[in-house]
Amino acid sequence: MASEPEPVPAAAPASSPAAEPLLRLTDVQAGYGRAALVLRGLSVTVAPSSVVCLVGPNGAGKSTVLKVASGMLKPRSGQVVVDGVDVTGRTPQQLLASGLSHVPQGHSVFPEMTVAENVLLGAYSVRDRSLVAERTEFVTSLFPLVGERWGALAGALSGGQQKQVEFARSLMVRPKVVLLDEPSMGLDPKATAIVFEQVQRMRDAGTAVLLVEQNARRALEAADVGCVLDLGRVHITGPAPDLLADPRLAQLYLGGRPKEVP
Ligand SMILES: Nc1ncnc2c1ncn2[C@@H]1O[C@H](COP(=O)(O)OP(=O)(O)OP(=O)(O)O)[C@@H](O)[C@H]1O
Repeated sequence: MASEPEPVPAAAPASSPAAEPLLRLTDVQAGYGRAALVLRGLSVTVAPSSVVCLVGPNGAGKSTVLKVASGMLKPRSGQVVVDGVDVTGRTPQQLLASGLSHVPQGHSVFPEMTVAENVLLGAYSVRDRSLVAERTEFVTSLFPLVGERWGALAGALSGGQQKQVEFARSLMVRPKVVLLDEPSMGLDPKATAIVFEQVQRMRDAGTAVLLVEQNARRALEAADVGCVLDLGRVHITGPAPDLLADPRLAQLYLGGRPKEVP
């Protein structure tokens, strides 16, 4: 991968070829403390109604991209633009208000609280009760299981079900883009399949998704656009099916042979 001179230009998803991106990171440099830079001129865009997936080797900086996008880590240089507004350097709370919702790696539900309490935490900043009711109806129709288990303790749910609660919580503020860090982590194949189905449902319901995954093949199967990170930059990007069929990627990141293209 490192022998490629320049990244392949990004392609917009087929569903919205000319759409202006909802999220744009341009030439971002970022790192932790005095350590060497992790992101070295990274650029990525997320178009409306699309799932964009970042894949790459361990330590490539995938989670760091989400931390910069959500305001948890301030970039040393470069730009973060949400729906045409430059939000570089804003706090996580300000970025949430700008339309970016972050579902971090691991489990973030409060097990001793009910599903309802967990989901409604996502709307703590929304004062309008009718808006909260409207969003509750929306997320429970999108994720029926969340509605069915509304009064149950979140800790009684399986890992995959808890992930749905986290997705529902992230949608309560009606974000423009949801940032998902390793949503399939620790889940069995059946739960993983359901989680990726839910990711596509979010997209189909109007929320764009920027997804980071170790499970590169499975994530690319659910994504519209794939980006391969290497050495702190997006090294290759294009329609996810093309990446799945790319023999270089199959060899290096997807564990074997490329997917056969019909
Ligand atoms: N809080 C932190 N402080 C210092 N270094 C960090 C911190 N978080 C991540 N790093 C370092 O930054 C680099 C990129 O980490 P990051 O988590 O973004 O990679 P990743 O591609 O998501 O990897 P993985 O797939 O293993 O989660 C790694 O070398 C990691 O050790």
